[in-house]
Amino acid sequence: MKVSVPATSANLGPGFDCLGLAISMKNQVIIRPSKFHSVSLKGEGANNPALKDNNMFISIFNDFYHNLSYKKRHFRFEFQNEIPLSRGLGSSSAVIVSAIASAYAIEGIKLEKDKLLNLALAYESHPDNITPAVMGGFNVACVQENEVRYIRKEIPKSLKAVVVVPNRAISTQLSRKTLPFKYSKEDTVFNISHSSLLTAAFMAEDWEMLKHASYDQVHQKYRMKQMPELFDVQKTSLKEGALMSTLSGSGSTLFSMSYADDSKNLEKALKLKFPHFKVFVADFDNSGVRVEI
Ligand SMILES: Nc1ncnc2c1ncn2[C@@H]1O[C@H](COP(=O)(O)OP(=O)(O)OP(=O)(O)O)[C@@H](O)[C@H]1O
Ligand SMILES: N[C@@H](CCO)C(=O)O
Repeated sequence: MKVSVPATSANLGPGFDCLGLAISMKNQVIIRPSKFHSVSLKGEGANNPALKDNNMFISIFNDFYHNLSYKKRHFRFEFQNEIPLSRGLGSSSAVIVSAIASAYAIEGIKLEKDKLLNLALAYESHPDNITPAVMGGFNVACVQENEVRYIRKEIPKSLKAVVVVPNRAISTQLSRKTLPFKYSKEDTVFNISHSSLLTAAFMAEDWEMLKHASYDQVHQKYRMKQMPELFDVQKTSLKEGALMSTLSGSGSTLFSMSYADDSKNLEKALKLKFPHFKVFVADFDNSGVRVEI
């Protein structure tokens, strides 16, 4: 049985904790019944022994598997990870979503995507990464009485993600602690209006509007201060043809969206100016989690 989940970029500037989209880089796990428990890990995190001994995937998988099954079976877990850890590309959401989907799939129990999304909410309280991880595409989401309410939109092939991944990890939990406890009315109105305009721009496919709509006053400036070079990455991206350029999730990745025709030039300019960062072009993912029995 094989499960794969795409990377995600959350917030998209002003949409703190509510906007996100899926990018075509995936974490994949193959699970087979086995005489003994065993884990193999390739790709991102492969050099991190903690991921083998104390793997968040295995612990969430076990929570669900033991509830769903009376059998005591052992499994071999083969992970192939493309999503870098703690870089703002939704690595934790991918783990949560794939672990829950796998526990149901291995027991042959059908799990609707809406139910999977709401189960994942128990492990990540904000829905901006888990919604695109499950559904694919661009998503606007909020939580009401422990349920995610969302609207999704496919992202056309004529657009690409241009991603700059610094070599420094930023933990979401710690990064959230750098944010203010309270915001002024001006900052609140700024973000509500920009986030609304950004959502409308995605829905109307008015890509030229993204540049105006993607500004934020509530989280990026506080977080990017930890790595001031990110301000330069953002400025350079916008100057070199990005339609929008925002801190991805809680960082440290800078996510840009561009027309497919402009993406190679933007990638080249960013590679030239920031040779110490990983820069690449990726497609968007419109499928979300995939389960193959
Ligand atoms: N492939 C993986 N296998 C096991 N655990 C993982 C894996 N990827 C991430 N994790 C767990 O998730 C943590 C990273 O989560 P965190 O929310 O800080 O970052 P992120 O999800 O990459 O970023 P963001 O939420 O901003 O997009 C890691 O420290 C690790 O505990
Ligand atoms: N909305 C979340 C995304 C990271 O998980 C944050 O910015 O902290």
